[in-house]
Amino acid sequence: MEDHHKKMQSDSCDPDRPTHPGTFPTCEAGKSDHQPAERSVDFPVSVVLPAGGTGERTGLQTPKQFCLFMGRPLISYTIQAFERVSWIQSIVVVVAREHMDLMTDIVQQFQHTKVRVVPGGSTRHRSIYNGVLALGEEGRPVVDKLKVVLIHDAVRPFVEEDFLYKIAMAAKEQGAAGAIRPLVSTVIATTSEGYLDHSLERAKYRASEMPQGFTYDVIYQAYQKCSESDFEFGTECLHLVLQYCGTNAKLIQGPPTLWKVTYKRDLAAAESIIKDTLSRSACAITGGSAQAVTLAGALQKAVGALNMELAVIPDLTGENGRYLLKDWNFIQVSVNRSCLSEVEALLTDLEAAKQALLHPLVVILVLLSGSDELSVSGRAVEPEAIMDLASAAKLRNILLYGIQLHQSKDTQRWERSVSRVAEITSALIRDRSPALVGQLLQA
Ligand SMILES: Nc1ccn([C@@H]2O[C@H](COP(=O)(O)OP(=O)(O)OP(=O)(O)O)[C@@H](O)[C@H]2O)c(=O)n1
Ligand SMILES: O=P(O)(O)OC[C@@H](O)[C@@H](O)[C@@H](O)CO
Repeated sequence: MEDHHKKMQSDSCDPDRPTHPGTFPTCEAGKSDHQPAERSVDFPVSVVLPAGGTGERTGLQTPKQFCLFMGRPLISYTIQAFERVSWIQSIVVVVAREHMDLMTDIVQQFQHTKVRVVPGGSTRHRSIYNGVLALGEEGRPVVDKLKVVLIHDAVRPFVEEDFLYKIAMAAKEQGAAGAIRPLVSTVIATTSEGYLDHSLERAKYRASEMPQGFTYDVIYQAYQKCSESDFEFGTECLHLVLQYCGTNAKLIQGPPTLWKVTYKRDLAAAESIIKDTLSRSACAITGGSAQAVTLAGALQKAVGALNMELAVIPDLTGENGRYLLKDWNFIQVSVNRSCLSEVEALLTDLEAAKQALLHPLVVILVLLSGSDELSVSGRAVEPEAIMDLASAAKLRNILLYGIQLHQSKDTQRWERSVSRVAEITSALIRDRSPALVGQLLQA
């Protein structure tokens, strides 16, 4: 794990390298496999994402919200998780003054919508309050009784629409709502000498997580009335609205994915989840040829055993065009053809769909050549041609790999080849190794 961290730290959180976003891809962290039913919310919902901290507990120079995962800052995943929710109108991201330019660049580079960037404060409560005030400046009356404000730590990227909806609806009903999770460790009180004073009955307590939701007037009034000590030392918005507005928050148990990136180990956990989200499914394009369909069917079964879903389609026309907007990994199955025109057409489609702007796409050309012949259709497959195409694709954030296998009448040999193609495909999609881009691997 440590090595991984060192690598990630040098790659993504290098203390000496500002994390100004380059032409990095993005992806929807916490993207759920199932698409929740479209929800209708008949009141305005806005979001405040406090991101003004320094992330000291990670031990890194770069604040954790700006650490890169698959080429994209953590905060961009969180923003994406909110902006894809249709009933959320606006998102205020609160960052330290010195990070305002960086944050603005991130919003532009990753084409975020609904987002406004405002300066934070010296503590989390001061940052959140700045965000709440910014919402009040959105041309609506400052105390907008109908508006619900969701407050969510920017370093909790894995939040799903279903749960946001529950919190928003409860906040509208009760004035305040918050996410809770069971405690993992027992809470104890210590004496001033560092000994056990007493322990709390764990079953009676819960961990307060995010998101939290409030009607605008409740959270606004609570911050208007709270003390300097609250601003300086407080960590709980639910406490403020109870103490200063008499509003008792509705508590809703959330999924385990609500955890907050706090320590260095959390960065590795977040990266692993993001990589897993990107690698769960692929789409095999057969061109309709019987041999390609047979191979794709065998591949579908083999990768299924490796926990990957494989859709098999003849092409990307008509209804199948939706795969261009839904998937991140593509397998082009070509039979006995050395030309790369099918791959070039796929790359053009992917570029037009602009998916590669959002995150790195993987395209694997699976070349099925005739039995026992080294070349296809009389000509050797030119590895250089694949490498050239892959170099051009890389500039568009598409990672192109090649796998060649030979038709065999020997069933066992054929099954071994298909199994190897499945393993190589799964590894290429999971690892996205830059070193193998453009290579024609033999299965
Ligand atoms: N002055 C601050 C401090 C924290 N936060 C934000 O509040 C969230 C939760 O806080 P925490 O996990 O404590 O972040 P840091 O304060 O950055 O972490 P540390 O305490 O390790 O420095 C984070 O998104 C953080 O950026 C903020 O907006 N303004
Ligand atoms: O205390 P930290 O600044 O690390 O994190 C903030 C958390 O306290 C907060 O997100 C939840 O407990 C809900 O209030």
